[in-house]
Amino acid sequence: MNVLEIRNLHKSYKNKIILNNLDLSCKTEDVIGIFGRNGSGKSTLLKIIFGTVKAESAQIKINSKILSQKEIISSKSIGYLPQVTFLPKELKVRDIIPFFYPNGDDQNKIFYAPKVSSFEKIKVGHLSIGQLRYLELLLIGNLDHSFLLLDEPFSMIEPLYKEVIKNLLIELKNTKGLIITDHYFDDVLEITTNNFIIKDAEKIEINSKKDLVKFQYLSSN
Ligand SMILES: Nc1ncnc2c1ncn2[C@@H]1O[C@H](COP(=O)(O)OP(=O)(O)OP(=O)(O)O)[C@@H](O)[C@H]1O
Repeated sequence: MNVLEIRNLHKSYKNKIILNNLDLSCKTEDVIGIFGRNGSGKSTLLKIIFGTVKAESAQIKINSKILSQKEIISSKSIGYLPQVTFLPKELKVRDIIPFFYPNGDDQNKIFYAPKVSSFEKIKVGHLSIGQLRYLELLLIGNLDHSFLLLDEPFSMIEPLYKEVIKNLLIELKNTKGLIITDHYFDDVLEITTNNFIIKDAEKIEINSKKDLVKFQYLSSN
């Protein structure tokens, strides 16, 4: 089992505190949901953990070893699905897979994953939003990371692919710890083991949809 521990993560932009001395832990088989209104700091939190945004302070440990932000990236322990798409539009799906997986057996895992045969001959630019997000998640999620950070895996996705993505995340959870942020709260709550909301730069544990109302993320109607 692998354990990721974040302590005293503090981040502000100009004079505004975005994340105030926040602590967070994630271990293999955890699926942690992070909620919060637009601009509350969810993406910033994931980028700091991944190592691409600098915090004023943050102690990040993997399996009890403290890692600097540079070391996090070079350790290849953490995978990250960014909010914006990153695959080249002009390439066909089947030509992209070998870039991520040079080894034939690893490639087969992607080629034989559910639904991939239905779009492997298509150019990335012609995929539906659901197909594209699923492909991105397959490519990033099957790499050898201990933890996976997912920024909006469900946003704008058609119901069919939401289910395919959920099944993939449930499978990935067997070997990784996952941290997910998305406004599609019903989908997130279906698969998470622990949930938090970021409100006024603080992290608050929540246990149900009712708590999302209590902390003014959802209206009571
Ligand atoms: N590079 C930056 N420079 C200045 N302010 C920034 C920068 N990046 C983010 N912010 C601000 O930090 C706050 C948190 O942004 P972040 O993108 O983390 O929010 P979020 O919770 O992911 O929002 P959303 O739900 O809209 O994706 C916002 O007020 C945003 O404007």
